[in-house]
Amino acid sequence: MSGKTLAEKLLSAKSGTDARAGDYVEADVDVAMAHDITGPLAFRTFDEVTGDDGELFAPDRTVFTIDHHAPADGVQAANNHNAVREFAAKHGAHQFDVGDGICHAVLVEEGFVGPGDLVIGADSHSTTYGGIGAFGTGVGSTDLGTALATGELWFRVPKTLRFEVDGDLQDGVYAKDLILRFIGDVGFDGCTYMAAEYAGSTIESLPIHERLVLSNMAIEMGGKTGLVAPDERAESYLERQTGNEVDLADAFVSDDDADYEAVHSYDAAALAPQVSKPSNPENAVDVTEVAGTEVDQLFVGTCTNGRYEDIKIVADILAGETIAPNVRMVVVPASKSVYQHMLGTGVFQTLTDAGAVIQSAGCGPCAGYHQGVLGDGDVCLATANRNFPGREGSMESSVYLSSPATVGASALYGEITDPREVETKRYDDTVFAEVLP
Ligand SMILES: CC(C)[C@H](C(=O)O)[C@@H](O)C(=O)O
Ligand code: SF4
Repeated sequence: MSGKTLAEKLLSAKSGTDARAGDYVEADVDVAMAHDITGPLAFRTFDEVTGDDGELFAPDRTVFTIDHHAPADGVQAANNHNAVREFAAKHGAHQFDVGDGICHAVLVEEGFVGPGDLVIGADSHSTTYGGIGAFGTGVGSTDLGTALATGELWFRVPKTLRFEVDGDLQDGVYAKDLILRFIGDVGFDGCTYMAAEYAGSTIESLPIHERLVLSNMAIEMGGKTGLVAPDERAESYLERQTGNEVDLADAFVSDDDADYEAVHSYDAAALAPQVSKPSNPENAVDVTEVAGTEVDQLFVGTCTNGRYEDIKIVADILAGETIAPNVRMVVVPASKSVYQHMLGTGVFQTLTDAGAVIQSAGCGPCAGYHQGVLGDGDVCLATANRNFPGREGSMESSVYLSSPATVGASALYGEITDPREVETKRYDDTVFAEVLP
């Protein structure tokens, strides 16, 4: 019998079985998450399942965030926020409030998720946690509501698509460009109900914040999860975030003879910066193909690329410059600690001097709710993960997706610009840790 993929190993460990692709297993959940949109529905299911005296399977490993419509942009949102606060307080769960940040940023930064964990979130980008070696996956509110009570969930063990990348990325090329290319190559449904496994020397050399980008967008090709084998980087990242010693089980490496659905190989050095054209992330092209396209808005943020390192890359490009007169730039830090780091390191000042508007931490205009919604005919270049019709506002608007570096370079000229034309930097994980108070 062949060896196991990372996904098979993770689900074997969580189900106590010899899990193979196609098997159905009942697995133990380590961490469960819901936010201000999906939480209230999940709470209803939980109450139905458990009755009035229901208890969470593990209050200390249950996290609720208020991030999508935060601060409240209407009465309904405000009422949802109150429902989250009340349920969390009643059941003793962790709760993050307005301005604390996006669920996927908070769970990683606060050290809630770690290698080998099974993490379910009532949000499609819960695949993000694969960047740190956890089996992270999105579930519906009803499934989440039930799992909140039982701590268990049924899974069909996914097959695996492997993406192998070797060599050095060019200056100005980042994990975002890799994942846009992967999605472009396999298509928006090319990884449906499969695990994406990212491997090779290029991936191994990526800091955690870059790995999280790959995992975050696995869902944009249909992926059930998106995994990077946890290593010393994941270990030291977690030790920094939690203050606890972390000892990684080497069981979370895929076997050489594991059975993959397909293996896609890439030469990192050959990859140009990528841009996904409207209105699907799979429309990825080399930036040179769309360079010169005029934009109205630039958006830096989201659970994909709203981390400190992402925003700093943009600030480095804009330092001492001003954004082009025809554009507006909206920056939304992924978490409160990113926001505070931006204040503490001068990134905030640099960006506002350049003409950017900086909002409180959260999802911002990513899903078209508030804080920078697009109007008819508006064209936006965003560091986000989705560009479906109407995603950031009007059905008549359009969204292009790229890395923070491409957004930063484009801000200078008011049109999509190849980041290789400007000086770009690259950061490792410690840049965030170093400036901690
Ligand atoms: C609101 C929520 C259910 C949704 C998701 O699950 O993805 C949102 O986060 C998004 O990105 O569109
Ligand atoms: S930042 Fe965007 S993609 Fe991420 S959770 Fe929020 S709305 Fe969804």
